[in-house]
Amino acid sequence: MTESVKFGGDTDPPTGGPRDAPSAEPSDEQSDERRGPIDDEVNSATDAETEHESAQANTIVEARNLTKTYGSGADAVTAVDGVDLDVEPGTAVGVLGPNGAGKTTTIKLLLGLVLPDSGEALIDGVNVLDSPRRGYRAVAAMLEGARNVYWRLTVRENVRYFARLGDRPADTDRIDALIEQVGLSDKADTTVNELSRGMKQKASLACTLVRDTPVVFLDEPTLGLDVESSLELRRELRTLVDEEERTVILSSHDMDVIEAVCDRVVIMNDGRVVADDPIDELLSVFRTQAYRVRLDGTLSVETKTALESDVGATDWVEGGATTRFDARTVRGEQFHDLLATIRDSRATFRSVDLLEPDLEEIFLEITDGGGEDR
Ligand SMILES: Nc1ncnc2c1ncn2[C@@H]1O[C@H](COP(=O)(O)OP(=O)(O)OP(=O)(O)O)[C@@H](O)[C@H]1O
Repeated sequence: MTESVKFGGDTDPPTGGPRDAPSAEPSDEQSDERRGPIDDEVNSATDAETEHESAQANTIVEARNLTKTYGSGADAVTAVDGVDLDVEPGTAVGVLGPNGAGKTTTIKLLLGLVLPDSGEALIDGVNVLDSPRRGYRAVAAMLEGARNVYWRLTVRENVRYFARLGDRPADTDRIDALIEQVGLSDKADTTVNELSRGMKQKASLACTLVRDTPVVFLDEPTLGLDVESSLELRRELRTLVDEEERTVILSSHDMDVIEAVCDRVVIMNDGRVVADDPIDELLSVFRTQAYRVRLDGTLSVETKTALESDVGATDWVEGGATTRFDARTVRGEQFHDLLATIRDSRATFRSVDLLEPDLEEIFLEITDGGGEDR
C-alpha cells in the first residue's frame, strides 16, 4: 500500500476527503494486521510523551528487537525474530533475503501495519504504534505492487489524490513530471484498470513518490517493470537520496537494483538479520575476484578439473584452437596459481579481464544457498 487510504485492486474511488493515516490492505492477514483508519490516535501531548529519545541521534528509522510470530502451536511461524535496525537519514538501504525470510513482515512492522509480539518501531523518533498519525507523516510506502492505487481513477487522478495527502501538496507541474518520470505520460488520462501490470506498478510508484516524504518504503519496486523503466527507477531513487536527502528502504530480489540504489544492505534469513553492512564492504569482505580468461589452445581434462575446484572455473567456451572460461572465486594469491596452472598447460594467454563482483553470489553464500525455492 502506498499510504493513507484503504486500498484494493478494484475498490471504489475515494469519496470523502483524504485521511492521513494508513490502513492495512485487504488480505488474509486480518487477525495480525492493523485494520481501518487509525482514529484512536492520542493527541499531540501524548505524542510528545511517546516521542523516543533516540540513543542514535542520527537515525530516522529504528527497529528495536522486533519479533513477530504468525499462528500458534504447531502452526506457529516466527516471521521476524529479534530484528534491530538503525537507518540514517539520506541513505538507501536494501533488504535482501530468500522467500519467507521476513522482509515484508519487517517492513510492515516498521510501518505499524502488523502488530509485533515484542519490540518497537520508530520513524523519525516517533513510535509508529503509539502515534501512527505522526509517524506516517514522514513515510510513504508501496507494498505488493499496484494494490494501492484506485483502479477506477485515471493515473493523473490517482497521483493528484495522493499528492493532496502530503503536508506540501505537489503542484500540477510536479505531478506531470512524476507521471512522465515513470513513463506514463501517454496513459495519464487512462483509468488504472485498463493498464498492464507493469503500468499499474508505475502508477503506484508515482503515487508513492508524490508526497515527498522523508522516508520511502518500497517492497519489490521493480516487479513487472520493463528494463528501461527499471533503469529509470533506479536513477530516480538514487536522485531522491543524493539530491533530496530522502531515506529509501527497499526490498528486492533484483540484486542489480540493490547494487545500483543502495548504500547499505541488510540480509535476512529465517526472520533474523544475518548481515548488515555498507554495500562496498559486503562486496569486498566476500570478494573473491572473478576473471574472464581467454586462451589460445585447449586444456586437458585434468587441468580443467583442477581449475574448476581451485578457482571456480565455469562457463567454458571451447572452439577450435581457443578456450574461454570464467574463474569465479579467485582469492588473493590464487591468481598467481591460476597463471601458473595455465603456463604449465599447452595453452597460452590471450587475455584476462576482471569481472564485476556479483552481489547475488555473496547473498547466496551468506544465506547458505538462499533457501529452498531460490
Ligand atoms: N499473514 C500471515 N500469516 C501466516 N504466516 C505468514 C503471514 N505473513 C507471512 N507469513 C509467514 O512469515 C514468513 C515470512 O514471510 P514474509 O512475507 O515476511 O517473507 P519475505 O521475506 O517478504 O518473503 P518473499 O520474498 O517471498 O516476499 C513466511 O514463512 C510466511 O509464510
